[in-house]
Amino acid sequence: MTEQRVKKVVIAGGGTAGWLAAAALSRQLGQLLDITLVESEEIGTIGVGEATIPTMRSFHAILGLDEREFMRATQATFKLGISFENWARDGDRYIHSFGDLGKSTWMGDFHHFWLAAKAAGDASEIGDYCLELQAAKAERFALPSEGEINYAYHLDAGLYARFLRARSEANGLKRIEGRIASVDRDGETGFIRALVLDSGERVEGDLFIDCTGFRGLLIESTYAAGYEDWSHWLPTNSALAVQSAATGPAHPYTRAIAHDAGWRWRIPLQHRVGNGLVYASEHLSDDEAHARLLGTIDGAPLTEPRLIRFRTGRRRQVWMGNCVALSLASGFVEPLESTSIHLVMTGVTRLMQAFPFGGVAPAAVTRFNEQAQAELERVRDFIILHYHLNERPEPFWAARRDMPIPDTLVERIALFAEAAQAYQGGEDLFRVASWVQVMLGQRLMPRDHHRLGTIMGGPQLAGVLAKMRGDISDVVAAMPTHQKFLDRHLLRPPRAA
Ligand SMILES: Cc1cc2nc3c(=O)[nH]c(=O)nc-3n(C[C@H](O)[C@H](O)[C@H](O)COP(=O)(O)OP(=O)(O)OC[C@H]3O[C@@H](n4cnc5c(N)ncnc54)[C@H](O)[C@@H]3O)c2cc1C
Repeated sequence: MTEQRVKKVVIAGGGTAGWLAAAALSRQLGQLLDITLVESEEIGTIGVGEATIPTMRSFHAILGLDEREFMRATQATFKLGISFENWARDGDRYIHSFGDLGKSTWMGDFHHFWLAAKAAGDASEIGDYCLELQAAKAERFALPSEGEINYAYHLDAGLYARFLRARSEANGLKRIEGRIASVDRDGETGFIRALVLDSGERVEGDLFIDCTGFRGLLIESTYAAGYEDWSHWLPTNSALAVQSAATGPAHPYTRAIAHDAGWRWRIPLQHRVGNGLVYASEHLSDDEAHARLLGTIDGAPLTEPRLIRFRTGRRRQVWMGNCVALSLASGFVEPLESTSIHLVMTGVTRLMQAFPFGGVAPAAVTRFNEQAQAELERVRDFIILHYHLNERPEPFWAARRDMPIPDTLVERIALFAEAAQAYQGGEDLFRVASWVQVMLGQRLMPRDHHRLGTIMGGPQLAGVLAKMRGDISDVVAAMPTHQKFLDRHLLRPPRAA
């Protein structure tokens, strides 16, 4: 065994990415590493990023977090999926839930049974066979004592960073407040030796994790990794975010509502609502966006709307030399499916699994970069799907419908359109049920399907489907409302209805 050459880890940046990396590394590898985080309160964080996906629960298990403690500290609510409104057409609504659809078999997924029944005149919807979707629709939630419900959270990003910071510091992590002014690199290897702060202080390390946000202070300004631009597929480049007072019970889902030049989000927390308008500046001015955002929020605004510019794409390499970039520093795909925090978690997990104790090995770096690229490209395709399959009349949407899309997505859409085939590939985050819910929700009705449903025979199939629907509605009917459950779960006095 070679000596441990990488011992000092320096995390640059203390947004959600920096503190998640800090919390995970300090808990899992804190005994072997000496970890420091540098952040600048003066620069601040992006302050958005409040909707998540269920993988957060497994990551929290790695961090050893107690759910109630986490939810209380971050004003979190439960999330069962995303309600997509006005996407394929104005007036449409579908929920992309985190649940499975019906019961699948080795030969084919459940939706083939549903399509067979539909062809024979059944009027049920695919969502009738999904517990999470039905619970979301009914504004209900519970953690069943038997069986499972797949869920995520909405959380306050600022409080979450604070919560993770306390954990990391308790695990022995050292935090330094200060602005990174320059980066000192080894003339021979190009490796980073130290971050030099405004104060002149040098923060030396063996491995540096770039969590400095869009600016990518280490990976781009220092290593010039390069950026692959995806804005020809995803041309939204601006977001205005504002927090508003809660006006009623919290929904157990995020809302994503399309408008003529993008979409807007609504994320319900316990103490407030997060709102944002995402748009393509070529199709909507900042002033119009500002007026539109404020015109569509329900409660009184609690903050001034904040403008965030972004460019969709990926850093060509996320690990270069002794620098690994995470989150916004590594690339960005708009938050339509709440994937960014998840990608921080998978990046940190991969880093912990392949941690270069004996020194940075080129093969490990190549693999890390390939995995990060494949993962982000699959997420990108899923997001493009929502935009591409639309029947809206506005120029922004017509252009999305007519644009050439990545070959990988062309194949997916063709498979589903021709024979209702959907799949989850190796690097895919999204499961078959996700692809099916969104493709159907965006009005892509397959021309054909597998005949396994037909083998069963019409009356038997109808009976099985009716039983599934009945079982799900019975479970949902027995659930409390999301707000009631939340209040009880967090042991707070119930809110007035
Ligand atoms: C509009 C929008 C909506 C989003 N919504 C979601 C969502 O719903 N769900 C989701 O999962 N993700 C979402 N994201 C992504 C999410 O916000 C980010 O993944 C997450 O906040 C992590 O950001 P970060 O830590 O990489 O960067 P930041 O929050 O920008 O943090 C950067 C850190 O680096 C520090 N820093 C920078 N330069 C220096 C310097 N010179 N010296 C010292 N420190 C420095 C800053 O002080 C800060 O601490 C959204 C993103 C955008 C743009």
